[in-house]
Amino acid sequence: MADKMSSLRLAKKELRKSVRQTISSLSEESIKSQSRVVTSMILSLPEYQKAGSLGVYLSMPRGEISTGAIVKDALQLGKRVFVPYIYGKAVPREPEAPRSMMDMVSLHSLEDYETLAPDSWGIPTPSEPSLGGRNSCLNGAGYNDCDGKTKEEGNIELIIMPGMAFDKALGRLGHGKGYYDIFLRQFHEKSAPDGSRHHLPFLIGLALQEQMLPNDQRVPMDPTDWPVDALAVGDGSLVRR
Ligand SMILES: Nc1nc2c(c(=O)[nH]1)N(C=O)[C@@H](CNc1ccc(C(=O)N[C@@H](CCC(=O)O)C(=O)O)cc1)CN2
Ligand SMILES: Nc1ncnc2c1ncn2[C@@H]1O[C@H](COP(=O)(O)OP(=O)(O)OP(=O)(O)O)[C@@H](O)[C@H]1O
Repeated sequence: MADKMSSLRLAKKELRKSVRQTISSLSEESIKSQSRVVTSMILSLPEYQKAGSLGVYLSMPRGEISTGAIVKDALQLGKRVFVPYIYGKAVPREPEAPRSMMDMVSLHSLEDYETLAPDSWGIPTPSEPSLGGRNSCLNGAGYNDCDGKTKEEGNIELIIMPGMAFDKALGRLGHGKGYYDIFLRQFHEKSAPDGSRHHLPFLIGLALQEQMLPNDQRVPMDPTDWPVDALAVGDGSLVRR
């Protein structure tokens, strides 16, 4: 079992490394044009059109499909928009204590979105003092540096997810921190104690063409990994369940 786990971990690490290398040589123009293609696919998806509330990642300056136009569209349409927030980064901890975790917090407006400052990865992120005026999905999962700051609010219907690599069977590989996997588990436990997937939001991954594995290859997946329900790819293809 231990061997199996570590070989899986190694396989994920290798795959991240090779995809990272491929996308590091992509031109800004290619990322921009792939992002335009993916944006128009998302805006015409029924699951997006009918969602009153959604969670969406705010893209890094490089190496990902950019989500700016989706965020703006959603805010303009009056949808409730939630974005990732990482809690617990600065909390001093024991080696075995829980590490940082992700929640999703609400944006108020276009202006709010446009004035977010980038974090150390270049990801636009709500400031800590602004959390008190925001709603969240999990109330920071009870994390001590946020407890009571955000107000927990109902459901999100759709989550637009980043990833390092994806496959045609809707497998997804993240950056290796488990942020999304753990967030989804917590969300699932909260909304569906009976174990059904019924109450989970619809999960859509956004992929640059170069993040899609060839047809016959699969992302190494373990039981804590969540496949997505649909994948919008920069070459204009949509893969869905
Ligand atoms: N735009 C965006 N927002 C996001 C994520 C993401 O992948 N993309 N996340 C998804 O979890 C969470 C943040 N997690 C992240 C974890 C690692 C790295 C990162 O770049 N890590 C390495 C680089 C190695 C690598 O590419 O894996 C580093 O720190 O240098 C970025 C975001 C929440 N918000
Ligand atoms: N549901 C979970 N509960 C506890 N730990 C988890 C869970 N899911 C993942 N982890 C842990 O998180 C770490 C990273 O996992 P993994 O490599 O699958 O992340 P990833 O899929 O790349 O990241 P992400 O979920 O952020 O996209 C691993 O150490 C894993 O054991």
